[in-house]
Amino acid sequence: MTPPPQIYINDTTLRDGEQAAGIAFSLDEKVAIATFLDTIGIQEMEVGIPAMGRDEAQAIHTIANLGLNAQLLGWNRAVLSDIQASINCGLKRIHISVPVSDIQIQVKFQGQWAKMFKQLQETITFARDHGLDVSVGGEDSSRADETFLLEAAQFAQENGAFRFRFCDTVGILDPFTTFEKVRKLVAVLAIPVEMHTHNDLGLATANALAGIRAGAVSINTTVNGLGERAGNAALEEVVMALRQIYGLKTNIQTERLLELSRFVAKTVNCPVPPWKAIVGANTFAHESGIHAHGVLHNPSTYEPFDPKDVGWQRRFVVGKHSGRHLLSQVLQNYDIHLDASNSQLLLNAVRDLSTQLKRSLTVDELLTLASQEGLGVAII
Ligand SMILES: CC(=O)SCCNC(=O)CCNC(=O)[C@H](O)C(C)(C)COP(=O)(O)OP(=O)(O)OC[C@H]1O[C@@H](n2cnc3c(N)ncnc32)[C@H](O)[C@@H]1OP(=O)(O)O
Ligand SMILES: O=C(O)CCC(=O)C(=O)O
Repeated sequence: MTPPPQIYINDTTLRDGEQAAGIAFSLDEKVAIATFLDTIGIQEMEVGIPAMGRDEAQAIHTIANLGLNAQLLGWNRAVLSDIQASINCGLKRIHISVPVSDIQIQVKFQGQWAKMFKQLQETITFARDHGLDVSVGGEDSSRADETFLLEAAQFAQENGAFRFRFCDTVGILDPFTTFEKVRKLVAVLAIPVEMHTHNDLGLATANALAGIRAGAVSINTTVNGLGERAGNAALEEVVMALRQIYGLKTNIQTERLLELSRFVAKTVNCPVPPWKAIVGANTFAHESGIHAHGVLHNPSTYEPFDPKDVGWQRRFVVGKHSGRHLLSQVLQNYDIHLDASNSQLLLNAVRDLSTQLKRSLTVDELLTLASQEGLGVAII
C-alpha cells in the first residue's frame, strides 16, 4: 500500500510527554514549548488535560489564547465534566478517550461496554453541541478484540468524531501486527486514523510508521520520546524517518529539531542519552578509524543524512578506536605530519590514554601525546 503524501504530526509532549513519571511543566514552560512547537511548524498539539483543573486548566487556557497556528487539542475521558472543563479553557477541538480492550473496560467501566458506548455518545454529543470538533481514541486498541475495535471506531464516526486514534497503549505490538490491525481499521472508516504508540519494547517509532504504511495519516509524537513509562514515538525520529524512508513531508523545520530537543531536555532536567537517534550527542560524531576514514572521503559513507538537516555539525573525535587517517587529518591543522612509523606509536599512545581516561581525547591531549612522541612543536 502506498503511503499518503503528507502526514500530520499531532504532538503530545504537553500531555502524554508530561505524564512521564517525575515531569511537571510550569505554565511558562508549557507556553514556551507550545510556542516552539508552533514556530517549527507542528500542525497540531495535545496541550493537556483540562479536567486536572487549576494550574493545568490555566496553562491550557493561556495556550489557547496565544493565537498559535497549530490546532490545539485537550484530552478528555468520556465524562461530561471533563468536556465542560475543555470548553471552559476555550478549546475548539478536543479528544475523548475510551477504553476498548476487555481488561481496560473491566477496570474503568466494570466490564459494561454498553455503558462505555453510552458515555462516549453523550460526551461526543455534548461537545459537538458546544461547537467542538471531536477526535476519539481507542485506549488499548492493540489488545482489543478486533471486531469490537472496529465497532467502537465506527460508533465514534457515526456520532460525529472527525478522527479515530489507534492506541498501542502498553507498547506491545510489532510493526507487522500494527500494519494488519490498522489496515482493517482504515478499510472500514471514512474518517482518518491517527497512531499513538508507546515504546515499551523500543518499537514506538517503527509501529507508528507501520500504521502510516497501513493508511493512517496522523501520528502522536513527543519531543525526545518523553511519555508514560518508556515513552512515545519521538517527534524527531518520526519526522526524519518519514522524510528519509518514505520521502514524506511534514512541513516541519527539521533544522531546529536539535534545538527543540535541548530546550525540552533542559526544561525537564533530563538529558537525552548520547546514542539517542537524531538528537543524541554521538549521532554525528566519528571516532572509529574506518568510519572517520570513510567520512573524510565522503560523509555519506557513514551518515544517513546531512547533519545540518537536524541542526547538528559533524564532529571527529580521537579515541581508542581511531586510525591514522583521522590522526593525520587532525594533526596537519597544527602542522604536524605523520609517517607510517610515528603514526603507529602515536595511535598506541592515544589508545592507552583513552582507555585510561575512559573517553575520547581533547585536541590538547592529542597534541601533548604528539609532543611526547617527539612530533611537532612545543605545546603552548
Ligand atoms: C493512557 C493514558 O495516558 S490515559 C491519560 C492518563 N493521564 C492522567 O491520568 C493524568 C491526569 N489525570 C488526572 O489528573 C486524574 O486522573 C483525573 C483528574 C483525570 C481524574 O482524577 P480522579 O477523579 O482523582 O480519579 P482517578 O485518577 O483516581 O481515577 C480515574 C477515574 O477515571 C475513570 N476513567 C478512566 N478512564 C476513563 C475514560 N476513558 N472514560 C471515563 N472514565 C474514565 C476511572 O474509571 C476512574 O473513575 P472512578 O473515580 O469513578 O473510579
Ligand atoms: O487518547 C487515547 O485514547 C489514549 C492515549 C494514550 O495516552 C494511550 O493510549 O497511551
